Amino acid sequence: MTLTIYNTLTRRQEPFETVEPGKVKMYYCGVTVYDYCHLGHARACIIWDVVRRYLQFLGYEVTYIQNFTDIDDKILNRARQENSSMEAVAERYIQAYFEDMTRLNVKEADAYPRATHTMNGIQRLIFELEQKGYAYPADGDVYYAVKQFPEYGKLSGRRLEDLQAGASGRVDAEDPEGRKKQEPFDFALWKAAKPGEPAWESPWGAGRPGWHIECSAMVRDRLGDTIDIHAGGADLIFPHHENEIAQSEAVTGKSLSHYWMHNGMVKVNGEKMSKSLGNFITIRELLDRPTDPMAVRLFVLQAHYRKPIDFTDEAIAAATNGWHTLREGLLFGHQYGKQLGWSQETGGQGEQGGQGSNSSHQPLATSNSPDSRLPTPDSLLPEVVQRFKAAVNDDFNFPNGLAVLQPLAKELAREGNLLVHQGKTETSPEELQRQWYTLVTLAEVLGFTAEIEPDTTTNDGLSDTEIEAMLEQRQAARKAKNFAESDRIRDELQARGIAVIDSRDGTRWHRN
Ligand SMILES: Nc1ncnc2c1ncn2[C@@H]1O[C@H](COP(=O)(O)OP(=O)(O)OP(=O)(O)O)[C@@H](O)[C@H]1O
Ligand SMILES: [Zn+2]
Repeated sequence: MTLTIYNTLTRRQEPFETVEPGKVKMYYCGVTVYDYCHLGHARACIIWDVVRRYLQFLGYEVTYIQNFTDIDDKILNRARQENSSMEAVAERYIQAYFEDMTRLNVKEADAYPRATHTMNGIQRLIFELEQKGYAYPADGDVYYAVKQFPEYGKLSGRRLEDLQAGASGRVDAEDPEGRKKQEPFDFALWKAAKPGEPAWESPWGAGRPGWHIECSAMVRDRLGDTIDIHAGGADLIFPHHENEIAQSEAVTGKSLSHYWMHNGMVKVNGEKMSKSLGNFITIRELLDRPTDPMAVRLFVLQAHYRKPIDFTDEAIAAATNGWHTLREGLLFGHQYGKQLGWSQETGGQGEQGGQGSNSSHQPLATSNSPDSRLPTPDSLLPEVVQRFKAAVNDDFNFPNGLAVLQPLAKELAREGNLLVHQGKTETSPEELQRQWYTLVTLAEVLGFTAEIEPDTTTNDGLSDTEIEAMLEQRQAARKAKNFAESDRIRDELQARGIAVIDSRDGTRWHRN
């Protein structure tokens, strides 16, 4: 049962083999910091967070680097609008990024290099490219000569002839860069300073780097010539990642990354959620509605990471319901552990326990590792762990991994309900303890954490099981044509923050 990964480069799912045994070097192309992050960025960050967590769970020592692009026209425009500086804008949105990601329980990367802090590495790469004949200066700019790199197009599957045909129509006299380029598909490594814009001294004159070279330099500085996993959104395959390969591999003569992984887009009515289209919702807007951050995580992880997903209010409501079930399971031990007589003596692995979880990195947010006040059993349920791994090892199939955890959570919630109403459970306390501990440990691999305090977004005070029971009573009343009673139940649910929706497919509900 080994991990296999779909590799964009080879267009195949391949067994995962690392350059160095037991170690993974991973780089994720992070955000351009000119505004608050939106749900699309959240999806990317959550997916790569969980990929990293899962690799750690398997026992790998993972070095995870995520960059901030802090030089960019969009940041400059924002600075101009606000009469501020590029540094101030970038700093503000980097801060906001950390706030948002903490709320979503995204673990901190091992380092967050920034373009502005990597100027030496960037210039060194451009210099080497020029020396080797892959780059040419033109009027204070420096361009990459795409034709010099015969493998150009290997990641995206695009052919130079097609690019030429596509690009030639767009290069005209109005495009100043176009006139400096030898070929229309050549791209800028360095751009000459424009009046009033931030600039750095360089052998080609004052200027600033192009976007693609930043990442090549940051990967090399932080992780070396060849890494294991290079990740990013599918929108970056071309030209960004194609260009990174062309730059890095031309200089080193080695493969830049063995595996290229890409997440699918969050879409709205079939179009990519993006700032430029204006069809976005920021993470903070969504969370302040309020939406439980863990429901956002569930919304993301319920879909396969490579597939596009549509953002709709309904989808978030469904994920919120799913999260409430999972949450009930995760809280089981905290709610009933004492009553079930889980003794302190059974403790085995301590607070941070968790089979295979050898991470030395602390999450940004508080972890939901089993509460240190509660005892932990000696082991997880091997059969459940086995099924979870078998699911996720198949190209990080998180939806299938979740499908292993959800029934376990449901079952614990049911047992909790029995305990409350009948004073006893069907399953033995020892077995329940192992089930709960297994659930909590595996849920944490997916980054789910349940607060022990009642969740502020659920002020109705009703558990899922109670809501379902009321809906059953309502159904019975309707069957008996006692509509006064069925309406009364619906109104009561409504008053307690639960929306009830009747449709031809049955009755659904969600918390408002
Ligand atoms: N709608 C989306 N769905 C999933 N991932 C996305 C989405 N938008 C951006 N990403 C990913 O988030 C990361 C940071 O992207 P970046 O800051 O370059 O945003 P962008 O694509 O320019 O978005 P925008 O145009 O909205 O600013 C990249 O890996 C990118 O692929
Ligand atoms: Zn990049």
